[in-house]
Amino acid sequence: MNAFDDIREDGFSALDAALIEAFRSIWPGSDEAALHLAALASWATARGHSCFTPDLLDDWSSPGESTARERRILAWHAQLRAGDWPEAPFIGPADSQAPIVVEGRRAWLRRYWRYEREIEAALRARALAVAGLPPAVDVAAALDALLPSADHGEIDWQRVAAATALRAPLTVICGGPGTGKTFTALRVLALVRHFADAPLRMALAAPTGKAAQRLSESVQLGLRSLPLSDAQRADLPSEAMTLHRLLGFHAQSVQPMRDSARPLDLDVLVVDECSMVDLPLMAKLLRALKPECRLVLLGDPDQLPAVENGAVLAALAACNTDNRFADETARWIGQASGERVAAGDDRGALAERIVRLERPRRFGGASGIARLVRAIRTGDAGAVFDILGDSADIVWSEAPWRIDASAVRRQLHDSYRVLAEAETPAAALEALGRYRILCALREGPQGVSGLNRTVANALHGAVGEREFVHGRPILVTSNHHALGLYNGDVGVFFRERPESPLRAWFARRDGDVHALLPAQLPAHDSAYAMTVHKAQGSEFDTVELVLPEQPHPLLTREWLYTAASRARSQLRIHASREVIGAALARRTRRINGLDLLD
Ligand SMILES: Nc1ncnc2c1ncn2[C@@H]1O[C@H](COP(=O)(O)OP(=O)(O)OP(=O)(O)O)[C@@H](O)[C@H]1O
Repeated sequence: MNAFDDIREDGFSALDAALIEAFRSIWPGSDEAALHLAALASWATARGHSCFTPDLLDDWSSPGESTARERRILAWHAQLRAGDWPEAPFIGPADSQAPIVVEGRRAWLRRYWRYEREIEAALRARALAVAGLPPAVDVAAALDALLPSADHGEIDWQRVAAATALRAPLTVICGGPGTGKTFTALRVLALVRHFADAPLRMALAAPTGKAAQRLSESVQLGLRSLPLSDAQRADLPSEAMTLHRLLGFHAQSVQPMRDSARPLDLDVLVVDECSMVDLPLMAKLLRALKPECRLVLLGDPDQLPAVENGAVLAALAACNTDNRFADETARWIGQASGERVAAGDDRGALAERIVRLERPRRFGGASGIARLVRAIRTGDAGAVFDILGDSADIVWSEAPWRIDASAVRRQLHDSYRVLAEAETPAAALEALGRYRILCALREGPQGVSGLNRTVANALHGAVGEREFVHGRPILVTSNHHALGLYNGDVGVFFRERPESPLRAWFARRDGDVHALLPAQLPAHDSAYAMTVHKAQGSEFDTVELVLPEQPHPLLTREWLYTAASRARSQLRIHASREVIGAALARRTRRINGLDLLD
């Protein structure tokens, strides 16, 4: 066995092992406990954390303690838990050149330490910068026109958010599904334009193609309801793009064209679905903005964080969870919006930039889905089970979901037949938003691969999941910049006429559709069933939520919250009480080293 193998046998990935091998060859004879810590820093980042802390050892699945090496590992872990960091030339404080940075109880790969410091500094500079502030009385008049107070006797946080956005080139608008984040952002754009002397360069962006498409649709609908003239409306953006396109990432490059040397020529940028923006992308986005460009971040911090690394939105939202402000800010908000917000809480400049929207606007107050999503967010199991058992828009079945049951086959047929029976490819693409099976895992009987295979067979006979069949929905699983297709884009195979070739159709951001021959397609899977991670940023009229039959570490409160909030009109959930209870009790943990409070 060589040294590489022993690290792999300790439970590390090939990537962790490669890092350790590099350290061993640069610093021969290094302390094994120190190499183990370096491997842990790499292991933590692969799990979405930005750094390692000894608390994460609770998640370590120990290979055992039967061999001398395993017992040594357990002894190293005890040492780490006691705060005793091993020493080596590759471990050092921030101001050293060491590739592993240790500070307090945290250890980072230096790259992530750098991203975090860069993000902190950029966000803080934005929070502290003063934007040319119009008189409060003028803001009040403009707000009354754009966002008239509903006067429900409660604070209208949309008005607070819109007024707050005028104060500095950073605003974070957080809120659950349908709480009016996009609606508010559009008013922010109109408000900023109102106080500018000339048209502004404004852009809308989101981390995935699907989220950008939804943002475009929502903004286009919202623009119509804005009390503005056609000329004023024309000054506002109506098309969103992916952050990758905005920043100018090329096919294989991790560095975008836009950076601090070649910043984006923008006065205002709204970024939606920020919970899905990972640490490197957030750092690159902030780098590419001029200091004076107003950045408005929208998102739901209770959703699953980015698959990759970091949870910047959640860290920001944690700076102000209760919508309280420092005295001076609260006074200004009162003058500019008429809303009397709680004062006396000076938690630093960044906390002042964050507003949480509380009222669901999309669903009526009676919507079971909206109440369920709120109960999941607070982890209130009693309320969750009450709502699951007694809501017109939710069907809860404790029995496992079996595709071979004839009722399920019939219902699948009804739900997916519309794709094949649509009159045009555009209509088929539109129908994709009506129904989707969502699940947690890739493998296993309730996993996405198996479900896709059995649904394809149930619908199309034994043609196999990979066959090109008319009406089959597909999910792109890799980025293809030249074709404008991105990981997560969903399309459908469609033959316009019996004699036409079968092509894969996708919706373009401009509302048009485009078609590719099957041979042109980048890597893709069926999309009858998708994981909740892949469905983030999308919504469906009906969601068939299929959970595994046993509790699983991936099933967390945040997962369940994200899953349930994908449903617009009906949620059908197939899971035992035990599996739901276990998911509510488990949290998605993301350790970060962001220090955002003053
Ligand atoms: N103040 C308001 N008055 C009337 N309608 C509103 C208001 N705020 C939001 N809405 C409506 O509520 C719906 C949801 O709003 P919006 O899409 O802005 O929410 P969101 O938080 O961005 O949603 P998502 O979580 O899906 O991104 C939209 O139809 C919007 O027009």
